[in-house]
Amino acid sequence: MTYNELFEQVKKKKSFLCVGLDSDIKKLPQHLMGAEDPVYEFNKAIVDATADVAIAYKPNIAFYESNGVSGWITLEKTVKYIKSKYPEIFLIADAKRGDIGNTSEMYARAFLETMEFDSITVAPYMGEDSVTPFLKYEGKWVILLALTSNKGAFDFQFFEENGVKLYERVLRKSQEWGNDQNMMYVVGATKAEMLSGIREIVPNHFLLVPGVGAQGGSLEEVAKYGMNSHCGLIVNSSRGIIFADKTENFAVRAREEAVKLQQQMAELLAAKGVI
Ligand SMILES: O=c1ccn([C@@H]2O[C@H](COP(=O)(O)O)[C@@H](O)[C@H]2O)c(=O)[nH]1
Repeated sequence: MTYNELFEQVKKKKSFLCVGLDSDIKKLPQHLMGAEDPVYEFNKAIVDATADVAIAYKPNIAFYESNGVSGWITLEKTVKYIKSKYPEIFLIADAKRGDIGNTSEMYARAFLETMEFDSITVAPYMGEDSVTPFLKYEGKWVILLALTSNKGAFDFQFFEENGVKLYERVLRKSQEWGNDQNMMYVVGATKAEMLSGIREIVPNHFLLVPGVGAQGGSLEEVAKYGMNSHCGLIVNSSRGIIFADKTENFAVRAREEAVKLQQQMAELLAAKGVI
């Protein structure tokens, strides 16, 4: 998917919402547990209930691989379902991979070729040769971890040398490997105030912003500091949407939460003159 196709979707749906499919089998509504593949049934219902207000879905791979072989099958079926029924949707494999070059090549093949994800989250710690194999796929995206939403982000990411913080170094150095047409960055919504500084380094890139909803990040703050003229944001909420309700009404409640966010997003896009 191209930058422009993504932006067209933002404008059409007046949304920059990503729904996180962190479909923990232990948290599914009880009535689904008799199904042959409960997580798949859950995902389909969530996707069908939210696809008109979401521009992206982000299955976090941990919630699938934790179920073993059957989890990988569920993941593959979910990807195929979304790709066939909603081809305009941007699909993110939240896998946080990255290894020596030939191993990264296999991760890239797994998620960007064998499974048809549009993008994959990658950890930058091992440097250039661990990231560039993911950039060899035309039309696919690397989403590099820059400033994460968790408390532990303060352990390393703010480490400063010559006035440059480590996450800023990641943003600067990685632009030697990719560009705003094939690379995005993860920036946590819980650190929204850092977004204006980040925009000075990467004015045009899309940013994947997790941390609204269950982690308490503010959508307004994210838009205030991080939105650019092409929106430039994909804001994720997982638990706040998919586990809003654990009864037979779960998909309706998930839709309500997604629509609530989309309506706020439409207002923010309009206020910034993006739409
Ligand atoms: O910095 C990061 C990077 C990734 N994540 C992931 O996003 C979702 C957030 O889920 P919520 O339920 O909306 O909190 C989850 O998959 C994380 O692994 C992140 O939160 N922060």
